[in-house]
Amino acid sequence: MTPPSDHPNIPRPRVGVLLVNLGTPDAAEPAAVRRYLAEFLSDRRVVEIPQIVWQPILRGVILRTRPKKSAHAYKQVWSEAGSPLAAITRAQAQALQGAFGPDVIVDHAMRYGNPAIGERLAALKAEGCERILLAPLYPQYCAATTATANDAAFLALAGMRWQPALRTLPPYHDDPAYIAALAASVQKSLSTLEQAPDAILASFHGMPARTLALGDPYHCHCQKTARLLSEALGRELIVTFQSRFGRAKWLEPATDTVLAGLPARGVRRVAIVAPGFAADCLETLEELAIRGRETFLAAGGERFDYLPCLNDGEAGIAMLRTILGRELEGWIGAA
Ligand SMILES: C=CC1=C(C)c2cc3[nH]c(cc4nc(cc5[nH]c(cc1n2)c(C)c5CCC(=O)O)C(CCC(=O)O)=C4C)c(C)c3C=C
Ligand SMILES: [Fe+2]
Ligand SMILES: [Fe+2]
Repeated sequence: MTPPSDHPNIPRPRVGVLLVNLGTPDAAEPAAVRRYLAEFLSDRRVVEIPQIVWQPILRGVILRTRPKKSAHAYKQVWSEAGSPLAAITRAQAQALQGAFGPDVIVDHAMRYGNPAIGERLAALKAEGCERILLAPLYPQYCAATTATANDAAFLALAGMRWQPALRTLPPYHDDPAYIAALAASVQKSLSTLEQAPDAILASFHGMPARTLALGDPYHCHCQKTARLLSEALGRELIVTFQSRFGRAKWLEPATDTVLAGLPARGVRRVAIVAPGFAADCLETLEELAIRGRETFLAAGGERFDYLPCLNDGEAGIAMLRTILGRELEGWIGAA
């Protein structure tokens, strides 16, 4: 008997890919930033303090002060296309659509804010995607990023009568295609500099230190990425953790502390790369490229270069095509 999907009148089920990143405010204004932070910082995967203790601090202190400060930071990196994270993730989805061709529908979503994961999963299903690869674009697994993106997707599926089949992208922190793309991108950026840097920092987003003891592999994944990238580049990298939040102890060493201390150790020229970010965003363009530069120069450094993320560049898109294509095995022909 002919399978139903081969019947000329029944359209063939399609395959969807949903790229997911963290999310960003809709505007660089305090009200929009407040909405975004309220959703983000209420996620129990992100702030692991009992809600009865945390919500009064969040509502009573943080959401009264931080939105204004953060909106000012966002304004410095905002472009006509909007937030860099939103614009680049959109461009990545478009470029990947071109790389995959018509066999696959590529879309994108954000864990917080817009476009929401549930909304885009429903849209893919409505377009006939009965099989969807959910791809949280975090190379290093962390419960606060990868797991919460997966949670949101499965929660959306919980409300569907006819669910699509869902695969999730595993972490790719040590994938040879990822390391090769990073190395190529770093080499390319370094080749444009007049002089080689004395030191290169690999700055990853920080996490509370206790998550390491609780069994989150994030710290180990960051260290492995840095070791493999260092081997591929044939030079040493200084691993640091950025974006400290709150009073608890976070993973160390802190990027800003290291940048401030390097000139005294004889490092006059520094380059910094952020291998854990699939796309440039507030944390790289403002915290590293603007404030990190100020910190290093104020401490006596002479030259600071920020090396961009893989973004929608050729190396990054080819890498995503390879690792996502592998996960689609059996769903599309000749992945
Ligand atoms: C408890 C607080 C936070 C944890 C834990 C955390 C983990 C974490 N975040 C990223 C990636 C990104 N974070 C971004 C922004 C951002 N992060 C926090 C706090 C925590 N992050 C805040 C409050 C903000 C918002 C900006 C601010 O007010 O400072 C972003 C950029 C978003 C953008 O709009 O550009 C990314 C990306 C990772 C990978 C991670 C854990 C590994
Ligand atoms: Fe963050
Ligand atoms: Fe930050």
